[in-house]
Amino acid sequence: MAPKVLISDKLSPAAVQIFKDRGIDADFLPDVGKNKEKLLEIIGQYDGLAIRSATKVTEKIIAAADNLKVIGRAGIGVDNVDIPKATARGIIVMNTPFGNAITTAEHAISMMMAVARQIPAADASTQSGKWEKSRFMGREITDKTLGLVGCGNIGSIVADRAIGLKMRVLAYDPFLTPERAMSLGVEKVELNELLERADFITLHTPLTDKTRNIINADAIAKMKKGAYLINCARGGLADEKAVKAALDEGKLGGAAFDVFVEEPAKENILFGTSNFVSTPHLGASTSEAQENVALQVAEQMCDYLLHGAVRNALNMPSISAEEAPKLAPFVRLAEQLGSFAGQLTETAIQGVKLEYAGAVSEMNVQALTAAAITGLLTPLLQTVNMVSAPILAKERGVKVEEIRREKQGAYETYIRLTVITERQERSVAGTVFADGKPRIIQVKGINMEAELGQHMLYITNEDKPGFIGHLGMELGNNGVNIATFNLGRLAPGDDAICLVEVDGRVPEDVMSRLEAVSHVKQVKALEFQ
Ligand SMILES: NC(=O)C1=CN([C@@H]2O[C@H](COP(=O)(O)OP(=O)(O)OC[C@H]3O[C@@H](n4cnc5c(N)ncnc54)[C@H](O)[C@@H]3O)[C@@H](O)[C@H]2O)C=CC1
Ligand SMILES: O=C(O)CCC(=O)C(=O)O
Repeated sequence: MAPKVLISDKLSPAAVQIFKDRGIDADFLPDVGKNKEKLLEIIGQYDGLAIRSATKVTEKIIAAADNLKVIGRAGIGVDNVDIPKATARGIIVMNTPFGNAITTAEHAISMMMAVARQIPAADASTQSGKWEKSRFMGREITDKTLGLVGCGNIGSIVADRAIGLKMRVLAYDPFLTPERAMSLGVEKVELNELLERADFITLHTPLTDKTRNIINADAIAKMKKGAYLINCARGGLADEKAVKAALDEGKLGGAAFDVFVEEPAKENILFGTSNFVSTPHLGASTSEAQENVALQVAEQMCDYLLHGAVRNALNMPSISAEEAPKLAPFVRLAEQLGSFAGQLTETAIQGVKLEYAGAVSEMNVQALTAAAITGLLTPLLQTVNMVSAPILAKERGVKVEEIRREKQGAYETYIRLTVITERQERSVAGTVFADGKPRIIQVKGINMEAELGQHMLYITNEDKPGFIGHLGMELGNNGVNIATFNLGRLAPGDDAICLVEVDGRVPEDVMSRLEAVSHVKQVKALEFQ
């Protein structure tokens, strides 16, 4: 059945066409995002949810989203999505980090110009029949200093445009390298220096615990008298009350906000303040940007739902469309190794070591590790997938170690997974053959070559004559058909392992009889999907 996607915000219709062209059923219900009850009622039907900012993907919505695999944000900010809850349910959250960056940077520059020349107030006055030439004295921006708080995608485009307008640009961004600052032509400074030197300050960070109220009364006190503040990033970066007070007393020459603490901002303490300019979160609202983000999000969601390719996810390593088919058999192998070890582990797991040898070490091992942990935790937890597995392992204190090495031994490439518990370390290794099927090649240091079927018996035994005959007879006498039979041993007469694929689940009473077969040390039934 084709995957189903709900578009619950006003996305460009181009997105609907892409879903349709790629064989995905897309319901375009742009008002549902604002209707929490309706969204809650229908979300369970969908594999994908495409949104802008109106839809709030809360814990409650996620709990009701029984089939949801991906949330695609046509835009940058994902503060309307509960990412930890989505991750815990194995739902990928992706955005389109570049599609609306130019448009938003242009909006910030427009807002700077608008506030510097009081254009909105001058426009209202002129159109009301007044001709107040002396009331609207503006400021020139040439040779003025612009301070960027945040110099990522949007901040750096703003810097480029501002330099083109002959401004000097300072940037405060702890993650900006000196080399990048130099190549952008901006001067990297600390926040206090930026506040003291800038004539115009523009905010371009996400809203985090560190950036909330980054522009508060203390910060404003450090600014030049008559400085201007622009916020086209997120409401809450500036303390609205402090900005209002600073505008009223003339400490700030003007402020221009596209974003507010409460949105939609039908009322706000700043409204009506002299030289305050506002727009209703229009930063990304150009036809070009909306077309870009809608196309990008639809393509990304289709790639994931149809081929498992992951781009621009915030809670999962990327897997390109080209590598997805090559990676797929190794994802399967990693998951099988994890599942094998997970089903044999009966005490708390302290750590997992993953060794990637040969060609597989050049692949996207982060994704393979996520698959291995998925397999490992599946026998222990109800729902776990490649998105939620790493976080679930971390929450449970399972230390994950990845080692990449050159080819060693007989196999061109292999993955070895070692589970560390309080009592022991158990390792299992596997490879992918030319037929694309995973094989187990070593268990606890014992070599073998076994394909894993749906129903398997894992038997440890003494390598003694008669064992195979007795085991086969016991299975046959109890109506259990053997599909494949694989043996391995450390040395003649030493410890041995037997992996048997059987055509169905082995009943409990038969398991007890198998345990009683001579030379059998342990029998365990393993299930694989
Ligand atoms: N008004 C609108 O319609 C739109 C608003 N936005 C918002 O614009 C903001 C920036 O977006 P992008 O540039 O794409 O993000 P980005 O992730 O590319 O850049 C953010 C920058 O902020 C920096 N940063 C993080 N913490 C910081 C801190 N404590 N102090 C200073 N810098 C810090 C980061 O190092 C990074 O360079 C986001 O909040 C985004 O949601 C984005 C698009 C449209
Ligand atoms: O979709 C929108 O209009 C808002 C864009 C935005 O804020 C973002 O991309 O972070």
